[in-house]
Amino acid sequence: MELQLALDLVDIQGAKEIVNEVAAYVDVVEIGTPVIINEGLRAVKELKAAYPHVKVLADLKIMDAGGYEVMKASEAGADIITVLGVSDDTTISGAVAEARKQGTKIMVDMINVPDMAKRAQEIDALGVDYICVHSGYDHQAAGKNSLEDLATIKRVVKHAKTAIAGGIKLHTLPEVLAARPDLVIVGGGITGQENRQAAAAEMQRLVQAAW
Ligand SMILES: O=C(CO)[C@H](O)[C@H](O)COP(=O)(O)O
Repeated sequence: MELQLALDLVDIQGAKEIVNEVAAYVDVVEIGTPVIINEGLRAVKELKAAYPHVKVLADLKIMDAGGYEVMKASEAGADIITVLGVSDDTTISGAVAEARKQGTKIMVDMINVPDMAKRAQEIDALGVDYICVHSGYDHQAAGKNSLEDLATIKRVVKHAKTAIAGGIKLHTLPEVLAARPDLVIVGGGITGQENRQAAAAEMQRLVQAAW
């Protein structure tokens, strides 16, 4: 099981400062969608240049032109790129084909997918690397989490790794780990803490003990 740090509400400099503090405790650093909207793929490029040994995920949430956008993110230095599960199969297949060419990986974000079991099976058959259940900020504000969706995809997904994101904090991590995802994604649960290093270290300890 691995731990991914999501950096959403920062600029490039802020992202670097947080990575400096917690890089030793996480397996993947995500450049979040708001950062990419504000700063472009330059954020991925600069992070990768500053930390060449860190695995970087570009949270593009691709919805169309999968091949082209994966090519651009891969060229910027991303190791993993996200595509939306609600997008067309051709978009996902195009993303997977380009990622194979580039030596990068595809994570499908299942945010707002209506039939989780059916779509997860279809997406698994398209050869993606990760399938991620996700309660986005708007879902979190409505009190939702993705534990039930994680159980659903764990039941039907045969090839891809499973991941979970959305509002995970230190006190909710144990019940997430009990559902045994391959990857746990945490943003505010680390970046919003007074002592980010301590939060990341404790999360890493729990994640490593769980698998
Ligand atoms: O993709 C995202 C929002 O769309 C976030 O990166 C993801 O939800 C993780 O952050 P947090 O733990 O703060 O919810």
